[in-house]
Formats: sequence, C-alpha cells, structure tokens
Amino acid sequence: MASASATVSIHRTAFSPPFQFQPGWRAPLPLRCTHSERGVSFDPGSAFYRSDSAPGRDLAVLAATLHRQRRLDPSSPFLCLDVMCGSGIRALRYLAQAGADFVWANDASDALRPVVVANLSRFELPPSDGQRRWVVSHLDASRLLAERYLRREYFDVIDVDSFGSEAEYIRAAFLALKIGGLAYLTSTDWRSARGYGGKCSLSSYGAYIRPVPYPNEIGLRMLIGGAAREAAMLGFHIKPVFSYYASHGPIYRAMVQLCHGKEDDISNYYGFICHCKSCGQTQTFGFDELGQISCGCADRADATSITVVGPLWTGPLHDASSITEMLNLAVEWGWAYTSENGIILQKLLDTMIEESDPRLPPGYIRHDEIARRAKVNSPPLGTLISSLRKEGYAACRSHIGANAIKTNCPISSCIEIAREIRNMR
Ligand SMILES: C[S@@+](CC[C@H](N)C(=O)[O-])C[C@H]1O[C@@H](n2cnc3c(N)ncnc32)[C@H](O)[C@@H]1O
Repeated sequence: MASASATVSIHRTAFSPPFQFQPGWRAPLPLRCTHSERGVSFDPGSAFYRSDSAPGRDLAVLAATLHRQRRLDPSSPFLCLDVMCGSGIRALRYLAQAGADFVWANDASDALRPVVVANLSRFELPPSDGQRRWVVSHLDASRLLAERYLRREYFDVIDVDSFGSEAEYIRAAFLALKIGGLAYLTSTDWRSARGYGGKCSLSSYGAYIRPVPYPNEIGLRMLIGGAAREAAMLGFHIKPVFSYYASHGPIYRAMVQLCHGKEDDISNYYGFICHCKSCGQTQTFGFDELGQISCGCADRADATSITVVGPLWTGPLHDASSITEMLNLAVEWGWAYTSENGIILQKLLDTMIEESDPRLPPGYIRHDEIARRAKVNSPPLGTLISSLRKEGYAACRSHIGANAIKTNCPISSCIEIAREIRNMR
C-alpha cells in the first residue's frame, strides 16, 4: 500500500470485539441467493443494491486484502466496518474475500436486518476462541462511528457508502480508523461536482465548485480534498490509494489511507484548479499564489475567462505501487480479465497506473475539443497520445472519460500536434 503505511506508528491499538449477542437469534433460512459477485452469492432482499457498483467493490476488496497482508501488526485481528451496508454485500465480501477477521455491518434501516443477518450467517462459525466474526446493527452512521471512537475501538477498514455527499461522516470515520487504516469514501453528489451547487459544495467539502470541462475528475478531487482537510484538522494526513469514477449514478469513490502526522501534503496537494475558457488551458495554483491567478494566453484572457475552483486535492489520484499490487492480485485471483458489468479490471487498473504519473496535472482535455480548436477532424485518440509522448510529454487516457486525454502538454501544443497528425494523413 502507500509507502507511509510502513513507517507510521500505530498508537491506536487493536481491540477484541466484546460484542453481546442475544442468545438463540437465528437467521431466516434458507437463504435465497439470487445474486453473485466474484463467486460470493447473496440475497439483496429489499435493500438498495446496484450490480453496477460491483467493480467499485472489487477494488475495495483488492485494496483491503493487500492492506491486511502488509499491515504492521499481522497478529492483531483485521477489522472492517461497513457503516451503510444495505444488503451487507460489502461486509460479506470483506469477510469472504479480503480475509477480515471481523466485520461490523450497519445500516440505519432495521427493516434490512433479516437480509443482512442471513447473508452474513454463513460466517457464523465460532472460531476456536469463541469470538463472533460479524455483528449487525441499525444505528445512524455518525453515532456508530462516534461510539466506536469513544470506546477506543478502531478499525482497519471503514466503508462509507452513502447516498449523496459522504462529507458529514468523514471526520467520524477518521476518528474510528486505525492510523494507517483505509477509509473507502463514496459520494454521489454530482450536482456539487458539476458546479451546480457552489454553496452546497462549500458547506460539504469546503470547496467552491464551478462548471469546468472535466467535472467528474473535479468530483473525485473535491471528495479527496474534503478528506484531506478533515484529516489535517485532526492532525493527520491522507494518501489516496485509488480513486474511481463510475458513470452509473454517477458515483465518486476514493480509498484513502489515514497517515500519522500533518505533512506538507495539505499545502502541496491542496489548492485551486483554474480553467481558461478562452484558450482551454488548465493550471493549478497554491494558496500562496492566489493573487497571481491569470492565464496569459495569446487570447488575452481576462478575469471573466478564468474559472477558479477549489480548494481541492491537486495531487495524484492514485498510488501507482498500490494499484500495481492490486492488479497483480486481480490476475492471481482470476478477476483481471473477466468482466463484472462490462468493466475489465485489468484495463481499468492499467489506466489508473498511467494516470498516477506525477508529471500529469489535474484535469483532462477531451480530444474532440482539441480537434475543434485545431479546426481539424479528430485524430484517433491513441495516435494523439503517442504523438504527445514522442514529443516528450506525459500523456494517457483517463479512466473517467473515453474521449479524455491527460497530459502536461500545453493546449496550444496539443492543437499543433493534432494539426500535424491530420496533415500527415
Ligand atoms: C448506497 S446504499 C448502500 C449500498 C451498499 N453499501 C451496497 O454496496 O450495496 C446506502 C445505505 O445507507 C443507509 N443509510 C442512509 N443514511 C444512513 C445513516 N445516516 N446511517 C446509516 N445508514 C444510513 C440506507 O438505508 C442505505 O441502505
């Protein structure tokens, strides 16, 4: 996982769950396992369940497994908390696939209890020490997380799969997480990401978002930026393990590692993204450069041409070494080349590895926009990327959009290169 995990000191100690169970509680059987994800069958019952979200769950299981294998204290129980569990599919997969010693599945709706319990009850085998391997509760997520923190019960992985914005749960999730642990944060707040609710994004994420041509990357950066800010306020910092945009929903997900101590990261990777509507160029500015925001393009952009969004995360969206390990694990488990809902993990993870190139700035350029500005027919995306690389620039596809190019090449040079490709044909 992110290299910091090897060096952090874990001063939040592991706990053995002292949970009370009502004797004689039995799950309703037989289980109607009508669905399956990567070989784990379960019953979604009446819970909110999206099969489209399976790749997001695959990524979480891969990252959690690697985190379990790499953690500093392998003898302590590996504990996962799924605070908005729906049918319990995530908790089930953390148990069955990520090798969790214990999962806590919680959903505010107690109507879901029979289905969650039925799904998890296959793991009811009491281990030799008599500890249960799962518990189901029906509390508000904030209350559950706060109670765990007050009882000093810290988890290795906390999954917050909320409707809308997850921002209100981030701080409580970090408080209940072991240092070095992983928080899997999900937001479906696309209105904020697209700049339709600047005031809303300001109150949720502390970021004023306005429309720019790459709103879904902004959605991820807003999410990670909000987490970075919350971590910094608690005296920690975060490292994104991976971030993932899925168009159904749309959904923004980020797996972040909570790391010990404040670092410079919050100032290095927390700032403003500026897009010039006039020339199409994107730039980033730190807090210390706020008075200097300008484009300086040949189109003589004035202040009204420049859209400033932020503050948000301007650093890498993924940790390349973690993603490489996740890909290796996916290959080992036979998950890499088989599709879950049309997503091939190998292709997705390969693109994420390329996106992790530290030379790549935030944002992307749609290749049809380059063609429009160059006044030529769109060159093939692959050809444009190869030409940019031949010219010495970093360039790759983005997992966020099929027609998106991430590059550190200025847009004026992209336009020239697109014209040259067309002239050669
Ligand atoms: C997006 S669904 C979860 C889906 C599930 N994690 C999955 O992967 O299929 C969100 C769930 O959060 C629950 N929920 C909403 N607000 C909550 C809150 N404040 N505390 C706990 N659960 C909540 C809802 O009942 C719903 O089941």
